[in-house]
Amino acid sequence: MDLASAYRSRRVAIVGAGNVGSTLAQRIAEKNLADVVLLDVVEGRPQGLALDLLEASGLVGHHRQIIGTNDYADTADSDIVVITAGLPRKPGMSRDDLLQVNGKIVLEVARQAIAYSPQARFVVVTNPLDVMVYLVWKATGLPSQQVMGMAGVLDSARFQTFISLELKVPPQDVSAMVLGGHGDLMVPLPQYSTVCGIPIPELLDQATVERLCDRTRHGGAEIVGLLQRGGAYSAPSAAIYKMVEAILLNQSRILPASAYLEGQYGLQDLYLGVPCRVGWPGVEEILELRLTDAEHDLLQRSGDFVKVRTEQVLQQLM
Ligand SMILES: NC(=O)C1=CN([C@@H]2O[C@H](COP(=O)(O)OP(=O)(O)OC[C@H]3O[C@@H](n4cnc5c(N)ncnc54)[C@H](O)[C@@H]3O)[C@@H](O)[C@H]2O)C=CC1
Ligand SMILES: O=C([O-])CC(=O)C(=O)O
Repeated sequence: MDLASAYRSRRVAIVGAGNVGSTLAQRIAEKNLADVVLLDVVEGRPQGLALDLLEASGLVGHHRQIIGTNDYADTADSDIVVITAGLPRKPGMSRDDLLQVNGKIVLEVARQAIAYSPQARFVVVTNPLDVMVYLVWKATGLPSQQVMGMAGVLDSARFQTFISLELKVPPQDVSAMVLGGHGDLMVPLPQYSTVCGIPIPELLDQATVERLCDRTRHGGAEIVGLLQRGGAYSAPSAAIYKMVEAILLNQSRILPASAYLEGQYGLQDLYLGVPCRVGWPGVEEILELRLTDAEHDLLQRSGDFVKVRTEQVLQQLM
């Protein structure tokens, strides 16, 4: 690495300047984490959002460059590319209903973005998440550790919130863990979810634990149903921020991420939510937790579901 690139500001490209992408841009700039390039197909939208964010910089006290663009050349040499481009679901739809339409979008986005940032780490957000991450990995040709998906951090944050509300304890005292695909078959893990180190099955009866797990599994749909137009973006952008920060600051944090499995948990050749060590290389390590037979079976079911859809879409789109 030459001196100029060693000292240049870190840059995050966010492709898709919608609700999630623009809220993420604001979080990154306001926390002074990195410069941001916001790209969208809609002309004027990323430029307008970037200018608006820039005009707040003196008020909130950051000094980050924020560029809004429709041209991938402006994303050149990004350290991280976050893909939030694509359609959100409508009430009554499942995330998988977006498979075809969003599959085409993320393939196009990944091919264009990698051409300008061949060393980048990719964090995929577009739904249906785990299948979209696989497509981005294929389209970029990057080592699998540099391509990951964000969902587990969000699902775990929802579980954390519901536990904190139920037990009337501050959320920061709660640590929660959710694995599996980002869909109705996700696998909340009560025995690995704790309040100050105490596993929640010690504090709540089984029916209550199951109710909180169920609310977590349908956490995205709950918000889609309430908003009626589009989905959640505040918690999702906070969750993406956490992953982007872990990479840029090389934090080696243990986070649930959609990562490429090569035999871990008995699963092969798919992206699925598992606990990972996340740092500058991307996914540095996948941790294999000891699961009960029931949890193991649920993870297999979730993995099988994602794998079938991944194979379908690969045949259709690649
Ligand atoms: N993984 C997760 O946990 C979460 C995933 N999502 C997903 O993220 C995606 C974005 O959600 P929102 O921001 O709420 O949607 P949105 O509709 O507000 O924004 C999407 C943006 O993508 C842009 N876009 C569409 N095609 C594009 C292309 N080819 N190139 C560049 N930009 C393009 C649109 O113009 C729009 O501005 C959805 O698929 C949603 O389901 C949302 C929340 C959480
Ligand atoms: O539910 C959706 O469509 C958006 C999403 O993935 C979430 O909020 O978990």
